[in-house]
Amino acid sequence: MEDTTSTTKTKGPAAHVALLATPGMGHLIPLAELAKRLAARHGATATLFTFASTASPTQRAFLASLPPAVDARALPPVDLSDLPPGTPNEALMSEECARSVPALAAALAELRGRAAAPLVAFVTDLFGVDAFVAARAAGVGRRWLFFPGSLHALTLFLHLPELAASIPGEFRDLDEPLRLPGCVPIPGPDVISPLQDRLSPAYGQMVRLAGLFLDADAILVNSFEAVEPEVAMVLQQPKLGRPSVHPIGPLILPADSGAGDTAPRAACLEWLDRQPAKSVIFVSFGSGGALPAEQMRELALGLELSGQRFLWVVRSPSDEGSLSGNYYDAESKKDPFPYLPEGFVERTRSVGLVVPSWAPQTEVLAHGSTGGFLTHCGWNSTLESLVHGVPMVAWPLYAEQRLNAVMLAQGVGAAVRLPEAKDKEAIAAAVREVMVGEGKGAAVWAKVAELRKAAAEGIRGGGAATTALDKMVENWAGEK
Ligand SMILES: O=c1ccn([C@@H]2O[C@H](COP(=O)(O)OP(=O)(O)O[C@H]3O[C@H](CO)[C@@H](O)[C@H](O)[C@H]3O)[C@@H](O)[C@H]2O)c(=O)[nH]1
Repeated sequence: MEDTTSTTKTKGPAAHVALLATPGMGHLIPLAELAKRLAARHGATATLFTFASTASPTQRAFLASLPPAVDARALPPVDLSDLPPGTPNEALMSEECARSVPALAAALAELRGRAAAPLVAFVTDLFGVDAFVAARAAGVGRRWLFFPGSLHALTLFLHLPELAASIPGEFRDLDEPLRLPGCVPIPGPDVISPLQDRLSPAYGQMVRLAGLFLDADAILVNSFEAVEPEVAMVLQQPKLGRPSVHPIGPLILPADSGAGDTAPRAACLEWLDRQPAKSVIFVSFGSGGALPAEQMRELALGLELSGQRFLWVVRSPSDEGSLSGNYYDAESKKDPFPYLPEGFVERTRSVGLVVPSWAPQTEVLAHGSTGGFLTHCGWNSTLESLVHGVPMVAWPLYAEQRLNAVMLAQGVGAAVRLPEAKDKEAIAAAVREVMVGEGKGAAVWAKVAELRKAAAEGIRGGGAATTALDKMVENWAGEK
């Protein structure tokens, strides 16, 4: 997609922006893209703070690929050893951020004194909102929340304090779907996973973080109007007592960035080069998703049964020592190949490629041979699919992915959602719908083509997303 936003727009004194990315590539990639856009279009320089505790080789390669205007700095490690084993990912992330506030406040104060340009804004994602205190202490004038998910998910967070107080039991036991302003009705079991158990430390943390959203001066959201039009309209209306909301997406890693290069990169793209146009379904579950062994087996057999070509990023099973979606246990991942059904790789060699752990996803989705994406519906994966016009099969795992699947399948119609019982027949049928156009497939193709166009229009110079960000930074120039 042509990116016309990289032309520098702002003239005059430059500005410096500090950003804090919480663990996980799903948080780091879009925040880094925001920093890159502020540099390319608005002449800003940026310091991108990260946490060293969860830095993987992929993250290090990604950070090394950033342009000189974006300086990546790891915060000093904090001790989390007092947290009990099994503490959920969300609780670990927010706790790590809260404990890093003093170090961040000192780093921001130093930046204010040292940076060649005035430090005009501090930006963090949803797990980093404790850090607004640090930005305030350092006298940074603007504190922005960058919400890396959908407007639907944001709406849920904005209503969370009142929902937590008014719903007596668990979300999953609700008789009726949740009806939030502008949103597709959300069945209780599809409300985000850390909120499904009131006794979990993640639940309390999420409710607490949602309250802290109100400390932001503004909320920038990585979404765009065409994909969730009603809720975009609701949230863009000013509302007393909550920060203004600005859809500035889709912000995705460009396919030609070269970031996140790993050994299988060239091999899987070269393999794609040899496949017919739109013939391959890409199968991947985000930066940390993994399936239980039984589901991994059904997926293999389902892909085989579908008769379609596939490229599968496979990870060792989530019930074999590695916790799906947990960024703090990356070292425990094992070789995934022994968990595939016997003879699977050999039988499918002429139509499929299985790569362990990681693939250059945006390049795969941009490739002409890719015709579908079986995804966990992480929001970055969703946006990357839409930007490249790739229809989706939705297999949500955790976090807000079930909510995204509801919105994509029942709402906008850009995906076919797998049923709860994911046996090989159901998987094969959904893959065929999206790849061959059976069932709802053709309607999904048409919707995705429409959204691709809308996404491209939004990020053009003068497009809605570009204009929204331009407005946010228009009075930077000349600030001290
Ligand atoms: O083999 C891989 C796997 C992932 N990626 C990239 O990693 C990112 C993954 O992001 P996403 O699809 O959002 O998934 P998660 O990593 O699971 O992201 C977390 O953060 C997202 C944003 O808040 C949420 O929507 C998700 O539910 C949450 O799990 C994307 O840019 C992918 O292109 C690759 O490049 N190669």
